Amino acid sequence: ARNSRLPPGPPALPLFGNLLWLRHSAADVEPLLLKLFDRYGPAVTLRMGSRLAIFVSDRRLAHAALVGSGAVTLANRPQAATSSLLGVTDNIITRADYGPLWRLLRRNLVAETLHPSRVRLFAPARSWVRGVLLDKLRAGGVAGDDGATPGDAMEAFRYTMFCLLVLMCFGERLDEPAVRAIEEAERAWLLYISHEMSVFFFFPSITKHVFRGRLRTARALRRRQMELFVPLINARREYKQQLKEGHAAASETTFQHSYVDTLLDITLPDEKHRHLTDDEIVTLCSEFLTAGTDTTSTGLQWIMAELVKNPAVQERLHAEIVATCGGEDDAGEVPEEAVHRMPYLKAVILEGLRKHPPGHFVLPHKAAEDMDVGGYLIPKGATVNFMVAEMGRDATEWERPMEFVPERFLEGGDGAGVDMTGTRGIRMMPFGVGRRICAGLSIAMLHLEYFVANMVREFEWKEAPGHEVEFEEKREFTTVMKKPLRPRLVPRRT
Ligand code: HEM
Repeated sequence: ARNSRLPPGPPALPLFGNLLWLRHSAADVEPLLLKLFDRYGPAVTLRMGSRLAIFVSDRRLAHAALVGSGAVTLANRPQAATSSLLGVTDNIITRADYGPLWRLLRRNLVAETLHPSRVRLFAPARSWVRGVLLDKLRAGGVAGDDGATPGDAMEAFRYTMFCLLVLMCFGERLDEPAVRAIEEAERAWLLYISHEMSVFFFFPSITKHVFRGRLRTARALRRRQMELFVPLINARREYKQQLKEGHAAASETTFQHSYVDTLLDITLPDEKHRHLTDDEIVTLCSEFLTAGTDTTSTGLQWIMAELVKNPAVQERLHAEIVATCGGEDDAGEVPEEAVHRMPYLKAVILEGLRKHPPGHFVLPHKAAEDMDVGGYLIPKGATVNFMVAEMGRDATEWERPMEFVPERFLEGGDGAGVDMTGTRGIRMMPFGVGRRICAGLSIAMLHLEYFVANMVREFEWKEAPGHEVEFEEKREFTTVMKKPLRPRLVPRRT
């Protein structure tokens, strides 16, 4: 890295650096970053005191950094304020540095819970959630005609994806109030750490004293999470014990497998070979719920909005569904085995993720050593992030990038054969690429395909008068529709 130079960027103010960092997260400064790329080129450095945050918009540089020879060097994560200030463990997949602990936790999730053989065990759960989802949509959307405001589809997506992930996590089908309680506790905690704690990220030593009140609130939110999760974890401990003794039975509501089960079995690769603490298990459960719910529901929202706006695409998709699953059978469900036989469905999902990646950035990476990326120096300790949305919308790479054209992913199209893992090159990276690529990629794709197919089979999705679809974006934890999708849903089957 000796001859390389730091990516350019605006000058830093001494001590305070670029002040805007104080109040904003990466995605809030997305418009500013886009201007900086115009001015400084494909990699930009922002300074915050002595900290460096580097942003990369070029897909070749991203490939060199995340997949090329330096990939391991950039596979660390910056430390979160929650660990230094609240003592909440960093022993979770998203936050652990690249090393044996991260490998163990990640392999546990991927091989023990998200492996296709395990994923199949949850088919009845998905089928149940499909029913919940369609009921919620029916309650909000079918009206339409009588002038009533149609329901917010995102609400239904969020709640039902939460139901599903809670079930996979704790092995228990909970009722609506219980799921809502967990959902609210998670949201409050997330909101808190993303907004209120951002100030701590920059000045931990001073702020610890100044903002004692904030820390109190954070601790209360954390306690609430523990109160809700620990009994569920204990119930699972008991269930496992009963299984061992041979007198446990799975039921409609208690599933034979759960993510918590796998966590209870783990022994850590440190010298003590200890089990995970409750604190660690709660944080890992929270990560599981967070990683898989907002991301997937945001994906569903954008895809269904595009189907409302592009009726010809929706009709082609519906025709594929009917051709694959036959006409109107009794159950009316698009079974999940069928989604693997629907190339157009897959193309619709890919096009949605290209044009509207739920996260416009990946999670921040941190350089373990000085490294050279395409002539740029990335110094040890710098955080690095990537302009995911820009890459999918790059007009030099995609034909008419702002149009929704799933056909591009079929044979002969400019996206045919796209490899989302980016191994040979990056065209789009909605799940990130390289060592830290989303651990849930395949189940996320299954969820998107299965629920989109079922929603299109059940209803014709149309624009409701006065609630036209607009593609303006709003940043929450993910990038959602500024004006939520409120469709008019016309039942396809009588
Ligand atoms: C459409 C849905 C989803 C999208 C768009 C998405 C996207 C992402 C992205 C962009 C990252 C960060 C990659 C990086 O830092 O370079 C990530 C990481 C991760 N995702 Fe997903 N994700 C989705 C669904 C899920 C689901 C369903 C799960 C699990 C149930 C999951 C689990 C994870 C985990 C554990 C990580 C951390 C990986 C690591 O740090 O090693 N995700 N995801």
